Amino acid sequence: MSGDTKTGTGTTTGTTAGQRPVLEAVHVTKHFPVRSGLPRRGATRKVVHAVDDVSLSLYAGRITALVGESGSGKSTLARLLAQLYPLTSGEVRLHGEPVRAMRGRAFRDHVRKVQLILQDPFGSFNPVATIAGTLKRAVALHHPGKRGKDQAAVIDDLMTQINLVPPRQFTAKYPHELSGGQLQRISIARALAADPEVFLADEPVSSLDVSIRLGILNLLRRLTEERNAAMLYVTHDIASARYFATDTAVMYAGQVVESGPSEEVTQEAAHPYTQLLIASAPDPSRSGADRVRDIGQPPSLIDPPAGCRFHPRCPYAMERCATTAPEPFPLTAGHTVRCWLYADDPEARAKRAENTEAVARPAAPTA
Ligand SMILES: Nc1ncnc2c1ncn2[C@@H]1O[C@H](COP(=O)(O)OP(=O)(O)OP(=O)(O)O)[C@@H](O)[C@H]1O
Repeated sequence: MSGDTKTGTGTTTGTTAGQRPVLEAVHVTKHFPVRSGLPRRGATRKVVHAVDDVSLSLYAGRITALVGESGSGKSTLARLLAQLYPLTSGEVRLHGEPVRAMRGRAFRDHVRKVQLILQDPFGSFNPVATIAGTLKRAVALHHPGKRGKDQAAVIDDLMTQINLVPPRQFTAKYPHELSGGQLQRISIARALAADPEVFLADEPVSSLDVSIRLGILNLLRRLTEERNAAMLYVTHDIASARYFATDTAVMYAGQVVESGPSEEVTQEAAHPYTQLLIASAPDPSRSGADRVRDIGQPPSLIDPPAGCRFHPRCPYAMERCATTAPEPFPLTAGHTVRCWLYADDPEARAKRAENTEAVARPAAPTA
């Protein structure tokens, strides 16, 4: 999540230096109109600020986790990257070229290269079609020259890649005859039929049994590496981001508040919101971050707070946090944070020391 292009918090990292992003969101904003009652003459139409001025880059062979609470705008950003919604402002770029088409050949080309994998595999299959029927449609769409035996060979190959063998044992079935994990593997196979350059995986394991999540994540990682594809991994679970993703971006109330190498973002979280997410994640090995207090709820995205959107919940908020949105502060190569604690002045330094002390303090022993 970095490189020559600005990221959500914007900077350059050594690991992607010189590498061009495959897919980028550049200052992307999406506001949804709020439909309530009859429009009144002269009234300004309200909007949901789902995504506000977010920049994010995805690189070949790298997995980028997009982490945040429910409603923070993660799925909307994934859908904007997939061109499923028109942008309010900003730009989506594929290999540096702006993508504008929402229909026609350019749109089909984008959809082929950028494949979305959704949370609920049951909802994304036609219940009255066999798996073979569903995969045939995908193969016919993306490999129109393949018919008969050649088409069947492509389907067998896709099933082998997702480790559902022997293929015919699964392809003859209907969606309801398969488990959630098997169906999620088949939705990955359907995405693979397009031979994509980017996977946008929106909570790909959160609807699945905990015992099978790791297998699906490992499959996604292997496919990303083998194909040198880029992947966006949308999740609530910051612990899985550390395990699974090279880079992590943390979203709060429609904005990216911290981004960088996953190891740093999760082990040396700088933003009080990231620290809060880590403190709320179940992890028996963690100690210090448990000291971060949660003092509220996410704000309304119809009327988001001025300044830093996290300030009403932040135990370290200063006066400026309520009035002025922080710019990105670079911490290390590729690790940046949008938080006034990282300004270079006495008040910010004192508050930062308070935060560092709270995070480092060992957790109270549990009875
Ligand atoms: N089509 C839409 N029309 C109006 N508002 C929408 C639409 N899609 C999303 N929103 C609103 O935009 C905000 C961000 O939603 P989004 O689904 O992107 O968040 P999220 O972080 O993915 O949440 P979750 O993890 O629960 O899926 C929410 O307030 C949501 O209600």
